[in-house]
Amino acid sequence: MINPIYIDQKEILKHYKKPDEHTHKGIQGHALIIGGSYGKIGAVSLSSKACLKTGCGLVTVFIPKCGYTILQTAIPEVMVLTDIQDAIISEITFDVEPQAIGIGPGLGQVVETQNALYQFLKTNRIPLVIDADALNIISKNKKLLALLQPKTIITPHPKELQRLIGKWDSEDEKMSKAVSFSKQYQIIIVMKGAPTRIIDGETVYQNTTGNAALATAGTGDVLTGMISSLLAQSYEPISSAILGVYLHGLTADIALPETGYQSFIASDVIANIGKAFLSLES
Ligand SMILES: NC(=O)C1=CN([C@@H]2O[C@H](COP(=O)(O)OP(=O)(O)OC[C@H]3O[C@@H](n4cnc5c(N)ncnc54)[C@H](O)[C@@H]3O)[C@@H](O)[C@H]2O)[C@@H](O)CC1
Ligand SMILES: Nc1ncnc2c1ncn2[C@@H]1O[C@H](COP(=O)(O)OP(=O)(O)O)[C@@H](O)[C@H]1O
Ligand SMILES: [Mg+2]
Repeated sequence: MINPIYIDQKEILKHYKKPDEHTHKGIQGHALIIGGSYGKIGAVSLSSKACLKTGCGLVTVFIPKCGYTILQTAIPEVMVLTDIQDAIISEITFDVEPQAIGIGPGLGQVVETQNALYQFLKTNRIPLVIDADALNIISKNKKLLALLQPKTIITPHPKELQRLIGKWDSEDEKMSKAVSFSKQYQIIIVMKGAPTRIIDGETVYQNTTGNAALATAGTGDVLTGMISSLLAQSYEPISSAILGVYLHGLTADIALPETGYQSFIASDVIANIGKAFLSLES
């Protein structure tokens, strides 16, 4: 197996940029989170709130109409654009100019949404994080992989990874398949798990934060929002992935003494992002 670079505080400080005291929301980055379907608007709520709490100046979501009131009530700081359809996303159009897009949480995989993703990927040139059902749609339509721009970040959990690259018989085989896949499509793979590894061609990073408290619904959706936020703030794609994964894990390490493993939920990741950032300054 390729020797990984460990993502610890020392490595993180090579990537982390302190905020400029003269910054304002107009230059602090605008991220767009695209996702949601009937019954899974919560995934976009979590993702977009995490995105804001990771320092992005502006966050817009693009969701089916049924999520409009939910989103505006749950997170008044987030702006909302809606699809023409009520329960699913069928056509992705937006009149904002984000610096980064996160797509997939709660998206669903119906044919109309598959087509919408295809049309979107054909023309999109904005730095992109792809997660969850957007990855599952790509797995069902592998020709979509050719549409991805270099340095696109994908964030599969093990099952999503298997759908993309096929089964493996050992950790070594999984790694070599992931490295080949990353090289073939020039994409960054955030291989979520315990531990999470990040593959950028031949370079492998291994996270050192996080614990089993993260094994709960929505923590991956939160990670997508965090990485999209950093990407929108002009971090390089690889730095966005590294810093996002590290801070995400750190929130669980910080919260554990209070929540224990059992009562930690995805909202606790979001609630502890501030403390995770502060620990980089100490
Ligand atoms: N509140 C919400 O609205 C939520 C919406 N979600 C959305 O629901 C959709 C489906 O996502 P799911 O990930 O639940 O469904 P998937 O079918 O993609 O993945 C679930 C399968 O993957 C396996 N799996 C997951 N993590 C694994 C690991 N670490 N090791 C081995 N196997 C693992 C599970 O055992 C299960 O078989 C996505 O769009 C997702 O964003 C979920 O994120 C949950 C929360
Ligand atoms: N046992 C564990 N130890 C450390 N991290 C974990 C563990 N289980 C899950 N995680 C992390 O939690 C997140 C789960 O993401 P995902 O499966 O996509 O959740 P969801 O789709 O419900 O949002 C990933 O970042 C993963 O690395
Ligand atoms: Mg997920």
